[in-house]
Amino acid sequence: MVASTKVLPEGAGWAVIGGLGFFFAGFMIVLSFIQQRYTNRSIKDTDEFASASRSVKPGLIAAGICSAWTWSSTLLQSSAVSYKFGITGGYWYAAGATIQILLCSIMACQIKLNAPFCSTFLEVLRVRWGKVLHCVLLFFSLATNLLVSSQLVVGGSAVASTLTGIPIMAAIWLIPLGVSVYVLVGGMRATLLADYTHTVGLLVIIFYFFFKVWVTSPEIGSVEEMVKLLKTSNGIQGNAGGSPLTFRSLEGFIFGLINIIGNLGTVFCDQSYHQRSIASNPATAAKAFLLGGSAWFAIPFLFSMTMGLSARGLLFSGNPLMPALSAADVNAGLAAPAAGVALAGKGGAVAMLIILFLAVTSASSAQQVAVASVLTFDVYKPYIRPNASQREIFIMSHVGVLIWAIVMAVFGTIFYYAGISLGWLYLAQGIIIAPAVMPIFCGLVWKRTNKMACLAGMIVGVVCGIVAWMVTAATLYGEVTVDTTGKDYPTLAGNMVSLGVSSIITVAGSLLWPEIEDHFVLTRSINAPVDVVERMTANSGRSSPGSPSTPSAEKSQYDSEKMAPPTATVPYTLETVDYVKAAGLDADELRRTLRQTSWISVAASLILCVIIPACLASRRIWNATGLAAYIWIGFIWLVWTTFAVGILPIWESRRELGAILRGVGKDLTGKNGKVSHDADSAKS
Ligand SMILES: NC(N)=O
Repeated sequence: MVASTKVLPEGAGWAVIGGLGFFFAGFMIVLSFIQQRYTNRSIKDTDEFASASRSVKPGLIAAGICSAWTWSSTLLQSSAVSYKFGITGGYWYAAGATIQILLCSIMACQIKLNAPFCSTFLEVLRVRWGKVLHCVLLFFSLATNLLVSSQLVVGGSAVASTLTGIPIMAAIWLIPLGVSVYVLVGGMRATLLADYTHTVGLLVIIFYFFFKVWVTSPEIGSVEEMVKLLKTSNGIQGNAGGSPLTFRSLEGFIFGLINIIGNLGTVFCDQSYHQRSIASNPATAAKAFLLGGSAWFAIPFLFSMTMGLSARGLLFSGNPLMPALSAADVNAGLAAPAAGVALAGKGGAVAMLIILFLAVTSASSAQQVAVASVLTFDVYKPYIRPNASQREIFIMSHVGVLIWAIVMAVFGTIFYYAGISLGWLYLAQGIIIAPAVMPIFCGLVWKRTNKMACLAGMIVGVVCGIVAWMVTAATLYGEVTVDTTGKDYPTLAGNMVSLGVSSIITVAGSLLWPEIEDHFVLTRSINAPVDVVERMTANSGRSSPGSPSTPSAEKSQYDSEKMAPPTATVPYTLETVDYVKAAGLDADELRRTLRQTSWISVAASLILCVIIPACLASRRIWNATGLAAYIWIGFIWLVWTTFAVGILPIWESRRELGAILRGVGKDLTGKNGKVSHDADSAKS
């Protein structure tokens, strides 16, 4: 990008990337001290470090989902597609990446029902299907984390370096290592609290840019002026009339399809989101995902409409304040920062730098905690030290954070030198990871899923997807290069084939050769506390329908099923459903929630991805009134986001906050405000 975008001194880059990193590390230390002293959750406990003791309320989980799901791409790539395709780009980005979070609520219910004590989703599938499938799924899961983490580092460092001139290598290494410091200090709960503060900061900056662009800026300042500027930029290939003010956009629609497929992979295969369902209070896990998904939509939607359209309008109308943008700059995600600088000078650059830093660090922390859990519970414990002590597990979960921080920096460096941009990674990710989507979803929610169909689906899917990607690039453009493989049709072909082939094999194979045993009976005991396992084992011979320890509805369902003989160490009996009760859950209630959640998430997905786009395309080219309605609905949605992930978490934690304040008050007045962890655990 032209030098005119480097409006901040290099010191500002070091201050934000180094300084804010240390600030958040200090903030974590304070939070962890408060948690240890004034609450009954000890940060020295592994379950607390990895899963926040499975007790977090829906507002805070929703804030955590929003911040884990807000990557550098969420701000940069969404603005780039609004810049390229007009009003349709940001909508497809937002809608095409919201539905996965809504659908995740189904898996959240099922995980609580079928493996209430698990630490990772992969653990459930290992117990269900054994080592071979587990290792293949582990590959897809870590590949997802690698692709997402690399995007965070590549996008964040490109913007920091462009705006401040900080050496890009310094940004690539400092971002993940700085985050690892605060994750190591705080663990999952403190990470969720930092996520909350990051999300609030992010929302404040989106509101700032919204009012700047649509209300106060002398360069734009109103919807009418934006429409006037955008009319100078007609000529988009595949759009009705070449206009950016239309929903009839072929390339926008192609991007929408690629976006839906890629993001199915990045949610379903990434432990970060399953980790939030595991960390959540069992009764409200599904609600947290519905809340988080609905809240997240407005973030890329409104930000990209504001920054992407501004960049296009200002550039094509020849505004002298707007830095020039090459196609490579747009692919690197630099349309939004350029618009920020044009509209608000140094203030805009600082706001862009901070919003990017908040997005990148909170999503990176989610990646590091998630991978640390996978390395601990899916590599170290099953394959390296099966008899590891609690202390060894605790140490490994911390070492895992550091390992992933280094991997992030190494791959950030590799992608930088290979010339691979944020846009390329975003479009290509689904080709590699989408084959695992259907096997993971079915494996977690459908007891008839056939293991061999999943294995075949994943392997055949990824091979066919890569072949389709390469062959399309070679056929259409005559060569296979980074440039041709990043174009629309090759990435579309690869994504569709990867997901389609694997889904067909998984579903058809499972319908033709359905699993007979209900393996969820085995997964319910994963990581169950020793006393619960002993009680269940002692009860294993007792299977009378009137047993007081088993809910009647559970019994009738299990009575009606033909059960195979035991196949694993946990007895295959009616009483295994008691694990669900032992985790403090009511299985009947959870099934009711599951039914409601499934309906809501499927209906919302259809509305977002079919009905609304069809309605929006009914008018060929929009006028200022249509754009005004679109933008202000987005604004109202962002107000809802602020309520759901900004105000609700404070409201639902008011008692805990009160208790903390009372403890601090006691300490300040010379009494002892410390909570005894022993006493509390004994009580519970
Ligand atoms: N999380 C995404 N896809 O922005």
